[in-house]
Amino acid sequence: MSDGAVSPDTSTEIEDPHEGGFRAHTAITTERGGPRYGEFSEQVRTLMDRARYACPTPELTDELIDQLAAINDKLAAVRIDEWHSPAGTRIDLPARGNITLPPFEVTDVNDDGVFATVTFRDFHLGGNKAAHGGQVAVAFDDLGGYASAVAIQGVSRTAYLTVQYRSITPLNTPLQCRTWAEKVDGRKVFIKGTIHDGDRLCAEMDALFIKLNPGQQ
Ligand SMILES: CCCCCCCCCCCCCCCC(=O)SCCNC(=O)CCNC(=O)[C@H](O)C(C)(C)COP(=O)(O)OP(=O)(O)OC[C@H]1O[C@@H](n2cnc3c(N)ncnc32)[C@H](O)[C@@H]1OP(=O)(O)O
Repeated sequence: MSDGAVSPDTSTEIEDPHEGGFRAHTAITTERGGPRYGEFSEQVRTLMDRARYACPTPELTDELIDQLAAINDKLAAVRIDEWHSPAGTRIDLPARGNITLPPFEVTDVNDDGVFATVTFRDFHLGGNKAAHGGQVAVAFDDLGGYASAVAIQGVSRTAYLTVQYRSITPLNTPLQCRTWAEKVDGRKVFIKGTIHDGDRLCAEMDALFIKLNPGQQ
């Protein structure tokens, strides 16, 4: 590790071993990355938003490459395994601190499913101000996986996921997402989902998640 680099937190590695699937049990934290990790995630998202719409001069591109390379070197020095990175385990942050997901906030989990507010950003642009269809599927996959986890109190993987795009999914607009388990049949968890902009249905999901066997990858 380079001088001055912060030691990554691997303190939970012993008590939270990874045994196939995603993890043996849900590793959650509100501390990894420090109290300002959410601001860091937001800066990364803003970087992607700005980059998506920027047309830098060649000189500015040169300058940005140097600055970004310096930042990437700093991040490389504190690389850690997926099970212990803040991204994906910080349950206090939008999308559990995972900057690769469209940011969402889970507002309720009850017998009717998982309710979340999801906001597609500039960097999720598909075209003409609409969210990219693949990004809509990403949101459904993660929040569908969440509903599956709640239904079976365990880990599952997506076997199939289909999306019906009913109307334009707007960017930079808090949207209401609901995912729920329609049926559990052995290891098969049939998940449905909707994304609404107010009263308007943007997209619907129909998915099958399979509960992983112990140790299954
Ligand atoms: C606790 C609360 C806190 C929650 C707070 C944290 C929340 C945290 C949320 C994280 C949410 C992340 C969500 C990301 C989820 C991914 O993105 S996973 C990544 C994408 N998916 C994959 O990579 C999966 C790749 N495929 C595979 O690994 C395997 O095909 C599978 C899906 C595991 C199934 O294989 P398998 O275990 O060998 O199962 P197999 O015996 O073939 O099939 C079992 C049954 O399912 C059926 N089946 C399998 N595949 C299909 C299919 N494609 N179509 C129809 N039927 C099928 C079979 O016919 C069989 O049916 P039955 O004969 O039992 O009736």
